[in-house]
Amino acid sequence: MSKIIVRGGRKLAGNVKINGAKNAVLPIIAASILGAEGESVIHDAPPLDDVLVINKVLQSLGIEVEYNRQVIRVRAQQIATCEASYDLVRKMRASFLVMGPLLARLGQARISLPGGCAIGTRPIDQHLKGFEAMGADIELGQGYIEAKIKGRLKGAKIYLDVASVGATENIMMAATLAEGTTIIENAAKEPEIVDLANYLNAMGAVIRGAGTGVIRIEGVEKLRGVVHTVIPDRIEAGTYMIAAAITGSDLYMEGAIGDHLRPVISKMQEMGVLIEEDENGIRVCASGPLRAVDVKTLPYPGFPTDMQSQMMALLMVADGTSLVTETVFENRFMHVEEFANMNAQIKVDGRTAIVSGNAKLQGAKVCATDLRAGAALILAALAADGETEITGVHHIDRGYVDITDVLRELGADIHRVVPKEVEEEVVDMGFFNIQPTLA
Ligand SMILES: CC(=O)N[C@H]1[C@@H](OP(=O)(O)OP(=O)(O)OC[C@H]2O[C@@H](n3ccc(=O)[nH]c3=O)[C@H](O)[C@@H]2O)O[C@H](CO)[C@@H](O)[C@@H]1O
Ligand SMILES: C=C(OP(=O)(O)O)C(=O)O
Repeated sequence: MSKIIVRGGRKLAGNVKINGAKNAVLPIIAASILGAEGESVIHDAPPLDDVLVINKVLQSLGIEVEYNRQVIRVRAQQIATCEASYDLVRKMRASFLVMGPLLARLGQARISLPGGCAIGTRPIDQHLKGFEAMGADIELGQGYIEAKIKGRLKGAKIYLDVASVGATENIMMAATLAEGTTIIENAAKEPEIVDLANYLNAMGAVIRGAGTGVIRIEGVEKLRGVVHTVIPDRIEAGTYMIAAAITGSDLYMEGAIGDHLRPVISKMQEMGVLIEEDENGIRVCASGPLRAVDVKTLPYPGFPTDMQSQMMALLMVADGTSLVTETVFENRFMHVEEFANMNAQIKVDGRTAIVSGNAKLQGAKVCATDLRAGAALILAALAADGETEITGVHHIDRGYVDITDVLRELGADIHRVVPKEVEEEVVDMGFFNIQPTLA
């Protein structure tokens, strides 16, 4: 079992080069299925476990995928099957995003129910409601969802009950090849939706309004592969911004886009952190005491749920009591128990965590229960006295490129321990984003 070991108390300094966004590249890779002609060349594809998994999903469909030096090439002229297997889809929720493109291209898709981080029940009813409105017949059985359409998908007006990121993406992709116009109301507005729409429009789709609550898609006959560069990862950038603040350090997040991080930046500024933005990135400089603030997660442009646990880590060391309210997922406080092992004082009351500040954090043995919870434990460990040992590292590998190496180069006392047998397995699977220290 791999572990990350952190000895807290070090200051950090330097530049962090922000990778392409995981949550943008995954739907874009799924969308590349729509390219019946030519080749898609996707630049700045971060070397993450999730990216490897979705590439394998496409390969299992008979699509040609090459991945080399953060560039993915997809040739989807031929698709051998419309079925995405349980073994791959269970590993990652975003693999369900192949449903819309397969349905549009082949008129049929059979996808296993998706897995992913256990941060809530995460239904897919809004995805299915969209496909049904466009004329698909949906059947559920034996852990699979099967969607079929006679002829072509039909444009429809679809109101989403929740502004779901995944449902907006899946429906938008399906609608690109539908007959007529599709309108998605109460659509999600995340920057990753805009990046996906830009990629699809470059392929020949006609999408207007991405980034607003109403997206209009005029269906076209055919899409072709194109070259696209993925937007920078706002959650990776936000996580390193908190690393700077929690250690009282000065870091520059190269490539980060301030407009994508507005709620995180403004909350950190309210806490007393100095933040400067320029056209190439964001500098975070923290030295004095931090003030407590209240945070409520919301769909974009609200405070991102994917930054909630990292922000909580910072609030644990601020002056005063903060309230953190999670409105997006119903089970995204699993890190609270792990923080408590590090001497944090947090009480959960329904969807709100009451965080008492000025915690004297102590190193402890803790477990990453999901991706962002794992990142938050690393952040807390950077500020803690003594040694923290973090297990459940595979969650962290889903979303952060070489996080231990990056932090060590910035000055942190952090390393990763990989047992010999795991290292061999990792190399076998081609998971190359791990620089192990052998136990
Ligand atoms: C790969 C990816 O991009 N993942 C992100 C995406 O996940 P994902 O696309 O899964 O998140 P959604 O926006 O769909 O989920 C938001 C809320 O809507 C609910 N819901 C969703 C779909 C549905 O059919 N029915 C339904 O009720 C969910 O249970 C959740 O409570 O957006 C989340 C919210 O910003 C982020 O935390 C994830 O990092
Ligand atoms: C929850 C996340 O990812 P996923 O939707 O892939 O589980 C995340 O990126 O924080």
